[in-house]
Amino acid sequence: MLLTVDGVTAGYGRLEVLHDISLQVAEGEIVTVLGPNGTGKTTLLRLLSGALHPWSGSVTFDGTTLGRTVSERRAALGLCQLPEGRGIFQTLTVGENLDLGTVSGRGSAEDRRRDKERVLGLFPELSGRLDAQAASLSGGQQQMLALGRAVMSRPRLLMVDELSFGLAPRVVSDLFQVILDLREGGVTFLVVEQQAAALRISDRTYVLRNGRNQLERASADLLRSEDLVSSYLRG
Ligand SMILES: Nc1ncnc2c1ncn2[C@@H]1O[C@H](COP(=O)(O)OP(=O)(O)OP(=O)(O)O)[C@@H](O)[C@H]1O
Repeated sequence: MLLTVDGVTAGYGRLEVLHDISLQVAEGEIVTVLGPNGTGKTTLLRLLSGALHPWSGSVTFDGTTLGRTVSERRAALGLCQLPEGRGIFQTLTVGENLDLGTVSGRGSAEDRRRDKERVLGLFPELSGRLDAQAASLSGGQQQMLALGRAVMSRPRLLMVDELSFGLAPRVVSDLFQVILDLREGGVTFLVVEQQAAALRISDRTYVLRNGRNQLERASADLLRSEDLVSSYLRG
C-alpha cells in the first residue's frame, strides 16, 4: 500500500473530529473520500498533510510511519496536497505560479523544464496565458493552474480537496480528465468531495459520516446505487 491510515483519532483542542478512521490507497489508484458537510474530510487531509497530528492510530506512506513528520518533509516524500482555496498567488503570472511549484519539488533542472512542458501540454488553456496575472483567470483556469503547480512538485500521491467546488460541469469534466491522464503518468490520487461526481473517475470510495468510516466500496458499485449515495450525503 502506498498510504495506510490505521485507526486514527484526531481533532482540535478537546474536540474529537475523526474517530478511529482507517483507509488505504494503493499505488496508481484514484480513491474518493465522500461525506456530507462537516464530517471531517478536510480534517483528514490536514492530518495527512501534517498540519494536524493523530491522537492515536498511525499514518504510513510508502513504508514510512509519518508520526509528527512536518508538511515539507511529507511533500519531499511525494505526499502532496492541492491547497485549500486553490492556493495560487493571484498577483503573480501563470508562469511564475508554475515555477513556484518546483521550489519544494524533486528532480533536476532538466526534469523541471520537462515537467513544465508536460503541465502546459495537459492544460492548453494555460500555455497561451503564461504571462497573464493569475487573478485574471476564470475559476476553472485557476483550479487548472493549482493542479498544474502541484504536478510541478512531482507528487506520488496527490490529495485534492473539493476540486469541483463552484465549477461548471464541463470544467469539472476537463479537470477529471486531467486527473485520469496524470494517473496514467504514475500519480496516485486521494480525492475528497462532498458530491458524488468524483465517483466517475475513482476506483474505490470511502464514505465518512460524523468522523467515522461508514462504507467502503468500488466506485462503480456506488454509481449503480445512487439512492444509497444520496442518503449518505444528506448528512
Ligand atoms: N480549526 C478548527 N478548530 C475547531 N474545530 C474545527 C476546525 N476545523 C474544523 N473544525 C470542526 O471539525 C468538524 C469537521 O470539519 P471539516 O472541515 O473537517 O469537515 P468537512 O467534512 O471537510 O466539511 P466541509 O465539506 O464543509 O469542509 C466540524 O465540526 C468543524 O466545525
